[in-house]
Formats: sequence, C-alpha cells, structure tokens
Amino acid sequence: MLIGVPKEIKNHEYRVGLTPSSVRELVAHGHKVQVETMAGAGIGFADNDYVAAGATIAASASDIFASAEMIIKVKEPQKVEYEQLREGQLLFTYLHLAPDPDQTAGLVKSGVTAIAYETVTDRAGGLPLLAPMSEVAGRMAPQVGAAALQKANGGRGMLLGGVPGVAPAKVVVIGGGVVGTNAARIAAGMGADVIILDKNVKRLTYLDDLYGPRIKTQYATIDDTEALVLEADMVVGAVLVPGAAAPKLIKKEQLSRMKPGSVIVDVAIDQGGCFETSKATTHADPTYIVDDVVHYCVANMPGAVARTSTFALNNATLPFALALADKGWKKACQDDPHLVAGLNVHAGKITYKAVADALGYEYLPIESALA
Ligand SMILES: NC(=O)C1=CN([C@@H]2O[C@H](COP(=O)(O)OP(=O)(O)OC[C@H]3O[C@@H](n4cnc5c(N)ncnc54)[C@H](O)[C@@H]3O)[C@@H](O)[C@H]2O)C=CC1
Ligand SMILES: CC(=O)C(=O)O
Ligand SMILES: [Mg+2]
Repeated sequence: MLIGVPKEIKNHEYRVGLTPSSVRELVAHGHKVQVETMAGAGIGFADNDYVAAGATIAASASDIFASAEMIIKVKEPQKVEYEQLREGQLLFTYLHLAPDPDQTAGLVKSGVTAIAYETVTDRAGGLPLLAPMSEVAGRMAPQVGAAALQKANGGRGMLLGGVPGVAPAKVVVIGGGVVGTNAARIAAGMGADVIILDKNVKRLTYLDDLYGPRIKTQYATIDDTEALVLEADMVVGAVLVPGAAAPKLIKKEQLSRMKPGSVIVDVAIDQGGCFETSKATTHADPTYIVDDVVHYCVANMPGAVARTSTFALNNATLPFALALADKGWKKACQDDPHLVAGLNVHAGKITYKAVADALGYEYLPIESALA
C-alpha cells in the first residue's frame, strides 16, 4: 500500500503521523511511504532520517493527497486538506467530528473512508489511541493552569502548592478518566488540594484505591459539581462521552459566580468543551477571560510537547496502521471489532452513531459499511 504522511498545518502543531521508526516497520512489511518534506523537522526528524527508514520525500502535501492510498496524520484535516480527500482513500487520524459540522460535511462530501483515533476501543473498554494524548494533556493541564493563575496572566496570583503557612490552591477535576487522573496526579504532586468528580462510581473507587487520601473523589451530581467549581481556584474539564459532543456542565451563569482570577483548563475542548463559555484557542493565543475567569482551551495541547507526543502516539497507532496497510481497511476492520469502532465516515455516510446524532446525519450501521 502507498501510505502518505503530510506535514501538520494546525497552529503550532509539530507532531507528525509517523516517526522514522514507524516508517521502517511499514517498509519492512512491504509498503511504500511518502512523507512531505520537513514534516518532522520541528521535532528533530530530518527528511534524511525518513529516507534512511525507506520513505520517499514529497515536495508538497498535494502530491501526497493525490497519490496515497492511506493518509496518516495527527490532527483532524483542515479545509484545504479535506477538500483534497477522495473516495477509495483511507484517512487515519484524530477527527473529533461531533462538534465540527464543517469538517464532517467535508469528509462526507469527499467520499473518503475515515477512521478516527479517538473512537478506536480496546478489550478493557478504554480508548487506546486517545489515551497517550490524554496522558500528555492531563499532565500538562496543571502546568498551564498554574501559569494562568499568575497575576500577569489574569489569574488570582496564587501558587498552586502554597507555601508553609499559606494554603495551596484548590483544583477541581471534572471527569476522572485518563486526562483527569493524570491532571490530578500532577496537581497533587505540585502540592495542590485536589478533588476529582466523576459519574462512574467504579472509577472513583479505583482512584481512591490508587491515591488514598492524597486525592479526594466526589460523585458528580449537578449540586456537588456546582459547589466545588464555585470554591475552586482551578478547574480542569476532562469529561468524555466517546464520539459525542461534550456535555456543557458549567453554564455561563455559574461561571459568573466563580472566584475572580480563577482558571479553567478545558481539555475536553476538542469535543466542544464542558463549559458553556469555552471556545477553542491556539498555542499562539491560548487564553481569554470571561467574567474574570481565565479560560485555557487549546484543542491540541500535546502539540506543545510534540516530540514526546509523537513517540507516544506512534507506540499506540503503529499496530493498527500495520493492520490497515497489510489487510486493507475492510478486512482489518472485519478482523478487529476495536478497530472498526474507529470508523466514523465511509463513502459519504456517517458510520458512528454519536456523530450522526449530534449533527443530524443518517447513520450507516458499521455492518452495512463492512458488507
Ligand atoms: N485538548 C487536548 O489537547 C486534548 C483533549 N483530550 C480530550 O479530553 C477529554 C477526556 O479524555 P479522556 O480522559 O481520555 O477520556 P476518558 O474516557 O478516559 O474519561 C472521561 C471521563 O469522563 C467521565 N464523565 C462523562 N460524563 C461525565 C459527567 N457528566 N460528569 C462527570 N464525569 C463524566 C467518564 O465517566 C470518564 O471517567 C476528551 O474530550 C479528549 O478528546 C484528550 C487529549 C488532548
Ligand atoms: C486528542 C487531541 O485532540 C490531540 O492530541 O490533539
Ligand atoms: Mg466572576
């Protein structure tokens, strides 16, 4: 199969779909890989590293979109990218379609077959291709939130861990999955007073076993979520209903009652965000203020630590990329119920129910797409 890797074009996005090591694995399986020139340059992968791994270098993204049978990316295709996709081509990347009607319409119109990293599942009920980036974004959340709490950045002027004789900041994490757990762990490590809210009692039990009294847990009723958010110095938004738009758990009216200078890090922004006032920001201009509350809503947080993130992502995606290349998407999906869970779009139809429901498309059941 001819596999293409374009350079990412989102703001300050330096991750790349394949590392040179991953290219070498695909080439060892008999595939051809074409990488756009400078695709990995931002994180120390020179064109020559890709050539040494067996790739050829394409002068432009349009060469790749024109010829590749499978395109491997990191972030969802931007307009200039999805306009070049076509029927019979396979796209393997993050998509986050539910909050993104324009991209969804573009993919449907193109006829492409698109497998979204974020809805591929595993035997334990997890999301193995989302998890590595959730680990990164979760660990970054207290770090970026701590900076936002500084006075010059609009924050309350609080040190996350306090000092002897002065209490630490209160950090509330909504959603105790991969992002939430990693955010809580780092915030607690920085000395903050941390509590995690979730609706899944089993998950809260697991977190309690894992961290003991160092991190508190709370069942996420509307009442308790509101009470804790109003007391918080920093809130991390980390909920997910796979494939669906994030539920808006904190309304504008509630936000206006938060402490002036408090900080929201809405990691769930890639699914639309869990605060009514959240809108996606970029690494170039990551924060804005509503009602004296600093909002950090960068939808590609792991792009800031792109080298770590690219290795972590490739560790998870490579086995699936190999299966797709070796068998073709249909056979690979027929053989693997977890990979097929990633199928979001096929030949002009939406094949993921939560996306179809969120955006008012007819849903094509996966079995029909695979027939
Ligand atoms: N902004 C960025 O750069 C990045 C964003 N993300 C996003 O972060 C979000 C969280 O991802 P993960 O932690 O991997 O998901 P996850 O599935 O591991 O965890 C989500 C948790 O939210 C809980 N939850 C769902 N509805 C809830 C509610 N109403 N109240 C309280 N808890 C609720 C679930 O029970 C689950 O424990 C996703 O939207 C993901 O796409 C992930 C990586 C990078
Ligand atoms: C998951 C995601 O949105 C990211 O890694 O950018
Ligand atoms: Mg206020």
